Amino acid sequence: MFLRLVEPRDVVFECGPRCGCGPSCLNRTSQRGLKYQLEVYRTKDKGWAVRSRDLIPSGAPVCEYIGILRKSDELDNVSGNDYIFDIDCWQTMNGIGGRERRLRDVSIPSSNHAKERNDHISETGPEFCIDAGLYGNVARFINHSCEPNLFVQCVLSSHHDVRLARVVLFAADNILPMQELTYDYGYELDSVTGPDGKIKELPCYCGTADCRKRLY
Ligand SMILES: C[S@@+](CC[C@H](N)C(=O)[O-])C[C@H]1O[C@@H](n2cnc3c(N)ncnc32)[C@H](O)[C@@H]1O
Repeated sequence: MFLRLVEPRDVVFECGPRCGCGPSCLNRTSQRGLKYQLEVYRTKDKGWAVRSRDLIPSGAPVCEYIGILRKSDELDNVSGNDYIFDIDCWQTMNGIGGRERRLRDVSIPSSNHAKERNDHISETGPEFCIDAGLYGNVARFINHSCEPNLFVQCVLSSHHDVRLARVVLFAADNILPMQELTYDYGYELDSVTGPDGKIKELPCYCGTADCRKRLY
């Protein structure tokens, strides 16, 4: 038994180690590990991809994006790592950088210090990222689609620092067995530059009717 998330929120608060409840508490939806048999397979033009052997019901948590937590500026000049997930919860919550603003039903307690810090994040971009280049789980093989069947949800369970939120992928729809799992990587076009400062482009092969034709 687990709760489902019918639509993306800016942040989801779950119970954590400091709550009095135990591991069976219903408000630990995304902490229960993998529920569905996920399979990594090879595609014609996108490299590896992920699908589920089971039906995944809409709103179910599918997997967490796991890797090494790093400061984003450590990786600024590193190229060729396709497995970096910027923890951009603050940007998403505030509709910054082309992101769609999400439903907000809670406010995150914040001190003046936190406000100053978060204003700074708005200007500089995500401060932390999850690097699944060397260590990760199945989430690192999930591809982008312009019409995805998963959505990215920031989850806080053991602290209230959105810079370090956990990143969990939820089903946006009922997903039939063997359908490729995808989420929107959320790049703003022309936002990615190479070490030479030139704008980098990556064609999108998601194949959906409304494909934007480029990931970035
Ligand atoms: C996080 S990895 C996803 C797994 C990857 N396909 C692999 O083989 O390891 C992200 C990389 O996959 C490729 N990719 C993901 N979605 C794509 C898409 N819609 N069109 C083209 N390439 C895609 C791009 O090379 C991207 O940098």
